[in-house]
Amino acid sequence: MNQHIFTSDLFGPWVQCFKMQGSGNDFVLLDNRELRLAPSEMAGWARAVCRKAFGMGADGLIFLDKSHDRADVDYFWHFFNADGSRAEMCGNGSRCAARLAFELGLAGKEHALGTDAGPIKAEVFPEQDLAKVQLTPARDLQLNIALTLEEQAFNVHFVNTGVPHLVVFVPDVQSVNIPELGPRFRYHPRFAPGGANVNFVQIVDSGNLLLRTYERGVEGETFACGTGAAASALISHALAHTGVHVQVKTSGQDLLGITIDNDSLFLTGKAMLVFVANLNLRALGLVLPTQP
Ligand SMILES: N[C@@H](CCC[C@H](N)C(=O)O)C(=O)O
Repeated sequence: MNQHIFTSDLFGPWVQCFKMQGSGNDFVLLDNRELRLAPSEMAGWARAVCRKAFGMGADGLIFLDKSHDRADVDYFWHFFNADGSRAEMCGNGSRCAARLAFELGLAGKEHALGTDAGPIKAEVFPEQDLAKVQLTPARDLQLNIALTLEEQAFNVHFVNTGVPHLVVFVPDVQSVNIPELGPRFRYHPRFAPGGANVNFVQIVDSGNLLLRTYERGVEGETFACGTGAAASALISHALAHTGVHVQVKTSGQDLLGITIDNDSLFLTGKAMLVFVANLNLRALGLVLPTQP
């Protein structure tokens, strides 16, 4: 039996996990090099572990895995939203993964993480509790899309910064009714079948944005969304509202730094290990995989 997976007569088996947060976007991380779950088993684990009250509660579950001999990355991940949907990428999650990979000795301070969206270059600054990632090149940029929601006209923008994002500029982000508006944009037929994350953005000045994000797969507002912050800064820059360096204040009141350097997009912010814990699989209705 592995040192991080052990059985207790009373409750077990238990699996060690790491609870992290990147600017308030919270994740549970598991080391799948030891656990060896098959990808087909992971969605169920995400739903059980991320469930509030019954599980640990989190926006997503991340499995760190071997690089499987890929020369371009140091390790690979499997990222799942709280509802069990697999996402190609997560900006804040990748910063947390990079920090943990460094702390576990899986990779150096500068390394590359393999995601479904492509390799992500990461740099960890442990003394400042910061991690920086270079996102995949932005694609599918569409500015000024006219959308009608129940006879109300909106001008929205779209870009994929690893995952799909809608950006809606508003005069006062605090007054947006996100529980009502978020799902209506997220499920708009124009973005079917996958839908999109929805970012409501208030421009403060040429270097600062306020952002609230309704996230796909969490199906609610999160305290921060990294790829959403990058999408907002990129579109704001394309519309000449802001420059190439932008500070984005998210609902959790943390700052995410975005730098646009030609086709490269960088995301910097806090990545903190909150606690290390042991998950009781019996309580979660989960079982250990049958090891090959
Ligand atoms: N919070 C993440 C994005 C996670 C994936 C997203 N919910 C989706 O399914 O598209 C971030 O920090 O980028």
